[in-house]
Amino acid sequence: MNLIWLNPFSGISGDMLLGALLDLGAPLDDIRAAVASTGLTGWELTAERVVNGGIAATHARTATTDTATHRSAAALLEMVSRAEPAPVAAAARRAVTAIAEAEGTLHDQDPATVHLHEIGGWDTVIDTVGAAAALHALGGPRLSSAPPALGTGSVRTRHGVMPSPAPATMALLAAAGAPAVGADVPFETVTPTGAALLGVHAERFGPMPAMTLRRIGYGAGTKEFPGRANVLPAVLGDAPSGSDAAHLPQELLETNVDDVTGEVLGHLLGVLLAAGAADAWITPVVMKKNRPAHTVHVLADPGAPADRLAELLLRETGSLGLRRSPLTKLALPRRTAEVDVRGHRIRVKAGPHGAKPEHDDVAAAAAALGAPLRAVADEARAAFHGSTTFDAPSD
Ligand SMILES: O=C([S-])c1cc(C(=O)S)c[n+]([C@@H]2O[C@H](COP(=O)(O)O)[C@@H](O)[C@H]2O)c1
Ligand code: NI
Repeated sequence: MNLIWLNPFSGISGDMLLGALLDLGAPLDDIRAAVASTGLTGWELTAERVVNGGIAATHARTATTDTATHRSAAALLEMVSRAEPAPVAAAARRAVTAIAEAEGTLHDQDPATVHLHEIGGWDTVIDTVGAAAALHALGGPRLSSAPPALGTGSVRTRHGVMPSPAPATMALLAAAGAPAVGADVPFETVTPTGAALLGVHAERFGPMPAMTLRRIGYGAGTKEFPGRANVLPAVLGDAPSGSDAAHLPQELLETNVDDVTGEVLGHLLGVLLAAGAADAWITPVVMKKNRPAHTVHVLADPGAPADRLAELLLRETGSLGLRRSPLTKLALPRRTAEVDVRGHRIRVKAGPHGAKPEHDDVAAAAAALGAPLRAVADEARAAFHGSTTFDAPSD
């Protein structure tokens, strides 16, 4: 089972995601062991069967003896970095880093030293490490999600009364390029931790990919909303039979332009990718009236994301029209891990046909070590495969 799809129609928080993954079969002991490996003390994580809005679900209850009213992001990072196994620590670190960067922006402070209040509680360690450990225990399935539903109203925080969606939640969703929808619910439905976990673990946002549904789970929220189940549905399943590949619905947007400069086209690619395009590229063509021109191609998740990118494409090129074609993207299963190469962390993405170290990480490590790029890449691959020796780079 290599796919998970979430449907945060009533939002998502750390404990809702934990509850949903427990409900899908992630062993509670594995989650507890990962949290314990951080060295955190004075905490408890239990899984309770509840019925919320008529739906039987698992409520992940976290309790700590934490009395701090605020904590530095650095302290949280240090704690989650100790988690075992390494990929769990890496994912938790990415979630805490995203929270710190959002808070740093919001409070105009250095993310490294920004103080977190409610989010700075040790339960954030349990949420971020626990969610990563649960996904690891489920075999590292590729996770996608429907756009999370954002309630309204306000929340009381140590900053005072904040709007819902909370500023941190909106900052995190924006940073992740995650589409969201509004929910007519006068409550906070998506918490900053929930938004951070979506940003780290969701490879894409959109409708459920083609998959055979094997397990259905529900993670319960703490609150009961009148007339709405406050649960997070999660589906664990297999990519269509015959291959491990997932067949993901996508849209291809294209337009031909013969009056747009290279500067604008170069700028346009960056704008499209920053706006969440799955990919974007430009091909030279000769079009009507034998004019040299360019075709701009954009791969988008269907629906609202594609609409938004279409609008951007027309706005930036001035083109009066574009073509939209439904596609099916065949995506092989992949997983990302982090390895250590002489004290430098390098992400490695692996698929069925090999593993590839992240070039930017390799380049940074090579520069710091004064070592050949290929040698560092080979060391990263060797570390990923657990071997202690690796081929010397061919001249
Ligand atoms: O702790 C901090 S700094 C904090 C900031 C913000 C901002 O939007 S800024 C909001 N909150 C609220 O605290 C609770 C807990 O969030 P979790 O992600 O830890 O579940 C939630 O209501 C946030 O909106 C805290
Ligand atoms: Ni704060």
